[in-house]
Amino acid sequence: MLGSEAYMKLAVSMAAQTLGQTSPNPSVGCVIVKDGAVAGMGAHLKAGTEHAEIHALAQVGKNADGADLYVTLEPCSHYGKTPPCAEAIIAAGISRVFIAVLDPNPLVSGKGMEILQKAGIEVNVGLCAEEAWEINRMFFYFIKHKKPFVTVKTALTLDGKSASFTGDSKWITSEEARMDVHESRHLHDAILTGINTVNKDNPLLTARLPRGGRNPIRIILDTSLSIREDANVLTDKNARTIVICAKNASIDKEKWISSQGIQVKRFPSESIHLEELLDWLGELNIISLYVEGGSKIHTSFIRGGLFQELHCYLAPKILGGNQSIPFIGGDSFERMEQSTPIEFSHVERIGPDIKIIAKPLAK
Ligand SMILES: Nc1c(/N=C/[C@H](O)[C@H](O)[C@H](O)COP(=O)(O)O)[nH]c(=O)[nH]c1=O
Ligand SMILES: Nc1c(N[C@@H]2O[C@H](COP(=O)(O)O)[C@@H](O)[C@H]2O)[nH]c(=O)[nH]c1=O
Ligand SMILES: [Zn+2]
Repeated sequence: MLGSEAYMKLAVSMAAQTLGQTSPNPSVGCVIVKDGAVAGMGAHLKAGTEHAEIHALAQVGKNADGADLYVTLEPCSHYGKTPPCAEAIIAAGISRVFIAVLDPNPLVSGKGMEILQKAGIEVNVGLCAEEAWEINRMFFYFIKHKKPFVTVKTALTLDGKSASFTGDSKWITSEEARMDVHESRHLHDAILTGINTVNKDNPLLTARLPRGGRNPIRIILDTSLSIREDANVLTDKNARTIVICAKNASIDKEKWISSQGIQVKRFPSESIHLEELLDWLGELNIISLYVEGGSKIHTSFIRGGLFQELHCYLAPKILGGNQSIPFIGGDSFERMEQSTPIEFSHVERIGPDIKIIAKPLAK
């Protein structure tokens, strides 16, 4: 007999595996247990399709009476694209429901639990809450702030350089570490880079995983529309691409880019204000943004405190050189206390490299 925790861990593993493909919905896993045996299990697979609970209940059918249901997110109680899961759980005769985390979506938050309790169902909240929260942390952030969860990603030599003074950066990190980056690209709705990186590296910014992968929307910051007309991101049609420019960018260049089927978003200010950009991306229902730099972009996001996670890949190389490109540029501070405080939340080896995940700390 697997204990309750083990059943929730099974549900969590299904949510973890479907992360990315359910966006802009959260990823959810559900397991139904009857007489000590798993009688149904399911995950939400794609926004607009059946929720995890509905898939699991469909497998149990008439046999759900008196069964226990484990779900990683509070069952929904609203009529979205699918009928409310809370009602379906009651109708099926489930007797106990274990919920990992409540849904912060104002449409649902606490209501699903209340409906279940009112129907006499015993509800337990908090089993595997940490893991369940971590899985949908980007969705929860978006629901609360209505703008994308920002992950800044950088690849550096041990002494913090992201390129040589000529701009050469191929390669700093290993094949395995770069594959991990593609996994992150798959998990984010959009990827952002600056015109310097586009003109220097001509990147594809696609998620090229052995199993395929979801190509994020490409957001190119190009204040004056100096992008080359033959840039991969304009010509390869591999992903939706949006070029962001500012007030004084050439109208003709904007017209030409638009004629290539690429969206151009012009901000009325002299420069692109990142807070406004993030709000605008939130209006497009983009729940997560992967910021791949380069140095100027990284400086704006980090110094602006506009990030929720930092992924730093450190390579066993030392470049040195005062003219080499650092991770962060910008003004030089007099005192160490003016530095940006972060906390290391995860460190792991990836091949010869080290991956550090850090989160911002309030100053
Ligand atoms: N130079 C390195 C990186 N360089 C990251 C730059 O954004 C570079 O333009 C893109 O990785 C190229 O994108 P694409 O592969 O064409 O989609 N990133 C890394 O993780 N390690 C490195 O060594
Ligand atoms: N994916 C998921 C839930 N997602 C919740 O429902 C909202 C989406 O509703 P809809 O547009 O109808 O798909 C989403 O914002 C989130 O609050 N709820 C659940 O009970 N189980 C699921 O598997
Ligand atoms: Zn639901």
